[in-house]
Amino acid sequence: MNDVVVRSLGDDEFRAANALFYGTLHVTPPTDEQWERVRDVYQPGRVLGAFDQQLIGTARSFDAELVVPGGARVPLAAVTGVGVRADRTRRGVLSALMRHQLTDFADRGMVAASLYASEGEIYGRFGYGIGTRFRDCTVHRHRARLRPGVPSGGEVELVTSIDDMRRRLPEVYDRLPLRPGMMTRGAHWWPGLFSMLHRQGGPVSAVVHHGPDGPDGFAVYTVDRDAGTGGTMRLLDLHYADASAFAGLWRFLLSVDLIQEISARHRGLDEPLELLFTDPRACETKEVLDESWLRLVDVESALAARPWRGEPLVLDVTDPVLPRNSGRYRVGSDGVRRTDATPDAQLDVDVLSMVYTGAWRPSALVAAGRITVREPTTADRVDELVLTRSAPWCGTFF
Ligand SMILES: CC(=O)SCCNC(=O)CCNC(=O)[C@H](O)C(C)(C)COP(=O)(O)OP(=O)(O)OC[C@H]1O[C@@H](n2cnc3c(N)ncnc32)[C@H](O)[C@@H]1OP(=O)(O)O
Repeated sequence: MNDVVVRSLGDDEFRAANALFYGTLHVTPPTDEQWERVRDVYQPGRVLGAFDQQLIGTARSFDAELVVPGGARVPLAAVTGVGVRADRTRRGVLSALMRHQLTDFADRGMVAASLYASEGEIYGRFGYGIGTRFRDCTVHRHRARLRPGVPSGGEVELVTSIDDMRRRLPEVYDRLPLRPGMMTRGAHWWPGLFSMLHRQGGPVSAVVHHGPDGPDGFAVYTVDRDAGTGGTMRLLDLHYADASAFAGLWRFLLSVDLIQEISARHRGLDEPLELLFTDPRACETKEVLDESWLRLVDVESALAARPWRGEPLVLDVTDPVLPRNSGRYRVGSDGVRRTDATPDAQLDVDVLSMVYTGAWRPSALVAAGRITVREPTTADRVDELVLTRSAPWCGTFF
């Protein structure tokens, strides 16, 4: 693609990039009023445009931190707003944007990048692998009786104005202990949520949960009313510090009148929702899907940021887009370093991301032909190496 130029856009070009992106999603772009609410999601210096005679493609990112297994936080570039005009697709425009963006991330010292993919075939070629997965479930409210022994939780406080949510929810989120796979939410993320809440067209409610040490969880929901059978509560966001806040929030949600079922989307795979109920089938899993796609931008720093278990192994990593990552890494409980030793396992950088978070067992990736091992027994050793306590979950859509 010799005739396409990729460059960083100025603030006065953000709206055109936004309109182009919405067009690629077949969505009406924001009105002037809506744009005022959402413009701050565009972080200056992080918006790319691809041009031939005019703007034909865009991709943006914003800065955050990713929590990795073990609890450390690493610099994360959260990628979104990716689109190429329908009359310019399949000519390498996205590829040019991705190469430019990843090189920029590496130059700026980002350790990882992540995104939510519109389709599953797009991003693997650029080194992104499925880093977290979610499930969508429906809770049948009248069957969902809490078991004796479920924590009683604390007090809940209803917040019904979006302006109040704007003040309260970021404060609560910042207090929560984040689990592996989660990310921080900064000034370039929250406006996207509140803009979406404004666009709901009906009432939006939030509840803040108060535990012994203050606010320790929140939930945001809307209700689709159906006068005949009772409405459907749509849970848009729910985060909590501990089991008591989790149970307290669900105790409240189940107590709301005129609701038949609660649709809880994008929840972590090992969140023990059905275990709260006398009838575990009161919680019905509808779908399990890829959530965030992770890209290790600085492989050595990423590997060093999380703990590993057991005997060291040598991983031979291939990264065609950021070749400085390609090479062999000795990884074990005693640390991480580059090496020339014979590799125990060979894998591409997208597969390394899938293993890194604990979202996938390496032996499953060996079985699928995505990891090549020196000996059959190595697969079990790689499983032991990456073992994590919980399934990673992002829980922050962008
Ligand atoms: C993080 C986010 O923002 S997710 C939102 C992504 N945006 C959208 O889904 C909006 C609609 N789609 C689009 O705008 C475009 O089709 C894009 C951005 C997905 C792809 O842009 P393009 O410029 O067509 O991609 P490009 O030509 O660089 O393709 C690179 C390779 O990926 C493949 N590819 C690109 N898009 C797709 C797709 N949707 N499905 C399957 N393969 C794809 C191409 O065939 C090509 O393969 P090749 O290297 O083997 O020839």
